[in-house]
Amino acid sequence: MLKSGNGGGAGKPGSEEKMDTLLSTSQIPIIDLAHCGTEECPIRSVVNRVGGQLFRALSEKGVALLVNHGIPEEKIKMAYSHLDDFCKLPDDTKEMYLRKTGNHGYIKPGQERFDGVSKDIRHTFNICTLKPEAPLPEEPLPGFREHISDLATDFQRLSSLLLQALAIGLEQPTKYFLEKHSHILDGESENQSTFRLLYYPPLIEDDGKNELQRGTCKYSQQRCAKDEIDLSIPEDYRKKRAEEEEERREDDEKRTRCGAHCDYGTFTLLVQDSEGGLEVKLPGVDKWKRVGHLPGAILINAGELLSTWTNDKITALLHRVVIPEEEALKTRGRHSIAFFVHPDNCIDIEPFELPTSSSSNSLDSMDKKPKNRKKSFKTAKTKIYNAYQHVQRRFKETYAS
Ligand SMILES: O=C(O)CCC(=O)C(=O)O
Ligand SMILES: [Fe+2]
Repeated sequence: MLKSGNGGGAGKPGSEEKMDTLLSTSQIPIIDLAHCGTEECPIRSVVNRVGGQLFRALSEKGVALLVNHGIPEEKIKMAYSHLDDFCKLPDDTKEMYLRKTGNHGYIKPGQERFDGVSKDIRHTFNICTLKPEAPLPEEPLPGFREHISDLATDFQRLSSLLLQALAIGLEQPTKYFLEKHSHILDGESENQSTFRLLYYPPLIEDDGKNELQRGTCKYSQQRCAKDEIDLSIPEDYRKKRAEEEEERREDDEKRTRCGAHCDYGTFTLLVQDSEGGLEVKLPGVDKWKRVGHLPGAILINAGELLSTWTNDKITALLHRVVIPEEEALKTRGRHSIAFFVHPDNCIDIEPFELPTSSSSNSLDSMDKKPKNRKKSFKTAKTKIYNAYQHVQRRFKETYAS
């Protein structure tokens, strides 16, 4: 595996080991899926319970951690290791799999700007279809297609359960969302859902001579200027070096592992290794908070389309991945996998009427809803987009070059 803490649970401590996180302060809901996540016919009583918990979690926090979901940790680690193998391929081989007109394919570090400003420093492999003709690096990496497709199918099944649970939580017919997401991973002409493998390379490489050098991301500058400035050298030379150093520092500030953004679709499922760095802004809170790492858990966060559908009762979660502050942690890479669940392209995203009583969920917050909801729908959103139009608008903003 490429350099990282451990890709899972044990091993070197991550950057959050000694920090207060949402997890360590019990501020993130944890939902137990009773090992039903990948069942084709999950137990009805589990789906009902999860529905209430999920609605509550997403409306109050925009995020939850799913445990006992049924996707084995070994499969996830194996996917990290397939991505590592891909990243180690020569550049010209990797470039054969570059993302072209759609969203499927490889994206090199520095090509995305989620916050519209900073370049995201990561290798991304987007998989938008599991059809056999989808370009995947099977030839240089035998087993890649089979393993990644199997894992993506597990995530797809888990999403089906969650879509049913969410419909129940929102007092809609059980199949309400499922029917609107019937072409997940059938290709971008039908649906924009994407299974994304991510590797954030080390930011600094320890060259073994006690000198820290910038690593795999090909940044040019190397050393701390303070260590190098020799006072016997001419003033104008020192000035030039100081300016260069300042420039480098500014450049550093423009970099991020992943800039602040909300995901565009219905919801996202995210697994991450123990390196840390994921931060969120909870609804109504203006401060970034670290999430923390719960080994084996899958994070679910609400996306923009779910927010529109529910007239902002469920808020899309603002999140980002920050660069660790400790130098030693910068010498390690970070792995994650995100599954972006989107409705089928042709689905119009119009707010629907939410339950007005606390009948099925007994949620305190639901009692506080405004009575005249229909009226607020009319005023809140004027233009109705379908799922495809919404996502295309957002992609244009993200893939700035
Ligand atoms: O890598 C992560 O933990 C988050 C990635 C993410 O938010 C995204 O790709 O949309
Ligand atoms: Fe995201």
